[in-house]
Amino acid sequence: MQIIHSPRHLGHSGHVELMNGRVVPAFEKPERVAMILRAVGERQLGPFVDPTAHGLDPVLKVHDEAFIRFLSTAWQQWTADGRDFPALPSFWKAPGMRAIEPDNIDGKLGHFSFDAGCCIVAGTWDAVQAGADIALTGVDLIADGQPNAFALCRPPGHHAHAGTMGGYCFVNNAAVAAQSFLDRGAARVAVLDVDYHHGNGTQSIFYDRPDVLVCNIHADPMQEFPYFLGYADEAGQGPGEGFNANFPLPWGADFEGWGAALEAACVLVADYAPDALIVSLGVDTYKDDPISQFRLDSPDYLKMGARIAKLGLPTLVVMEGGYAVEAIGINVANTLEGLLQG
Ligand SMILES: NCCCNCCCCCC(O)(O)C(F)(F)F
Ligand SMILES: [Zn+2]
Repeated sequence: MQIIHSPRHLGHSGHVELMNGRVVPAFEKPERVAMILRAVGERQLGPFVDPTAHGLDPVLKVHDEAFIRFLSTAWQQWTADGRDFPALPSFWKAPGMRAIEPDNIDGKLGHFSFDAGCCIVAGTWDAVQAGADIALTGVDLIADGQPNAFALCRPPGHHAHAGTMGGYCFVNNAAVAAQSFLDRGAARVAVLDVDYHHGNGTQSIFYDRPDVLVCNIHADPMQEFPYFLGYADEAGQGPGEGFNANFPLPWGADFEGWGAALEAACVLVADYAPDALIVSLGVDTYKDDPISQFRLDSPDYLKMGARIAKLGLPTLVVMEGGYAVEAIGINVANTLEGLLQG
């Protein structure tokens, strides 16, 4: 399995987040990638591949131009008036206020975000562009005949909407990849999001479209971030009706419950018969994840990979979350190994 990654993710370092009302060092830390590289290298799961540059056109197929312009200039605007510390949004619009992009950078940060979990530093935009190129390089490899590939993206992407960042996400790598598969001739693409948190961005981007089936297995948003999307009754709208499926699970879910949801999601994917499958892989479902409440254990990821392999589809795995740094490598490697041996 080709493993695509780039050291440019390191530019997104030294960032913070607002957690429990306090500004703390971000849980989405650079060491996550080093641990994954070490584990997949030790298992010899595949050659490491550098991403090829794809420019912004494929990103602009999914994201709003004003949003991408904002992401590419936010740090310059933030530091223009002397602020040399990480940028965080602080002000958001309530329903009934106007969805206008202000001139003021604090106003822009709020206009283009839905939480204070998307911190921007000097190297963030470069890391985000590399992440999109990593996912797009994975599409190229599979479109050119590889059965699978692993896009080791950082920062993650599945919370990013067409015009909104949040939950550590800026550009939606999985959504950009799905659109690229379609542009390369696929008629249908399925996204299976197994991250602990609902992929609200991916759902919203394809919500009214039948050409991308989006399935999410995640913590019940009544209890857990992102709170305001990810409920079981969200089935798609208009032409997209029936092409979105959410499997929310309660805190404390272990592989017995989680695996049953995976089985149901895999049946939907098989019935949809896509030309390609994208797995938004977060391993924050792990029992010792510091910010999550599921109870999966490391051997469960082997079973997860094996079940996905049984679909027999060209599969692009796109890295999302997972914050138990000491175990993230084992759990990602187990998922990939299960996929390869399935
Ligand atoms: N008490 C709730 C705190 C929630 N804090 C933000 C959680 C962000 C999760 C990000 C992720 O893991 O879904 C991604 F894959 F995008 F990285
Ligand atoms: Zn997550």
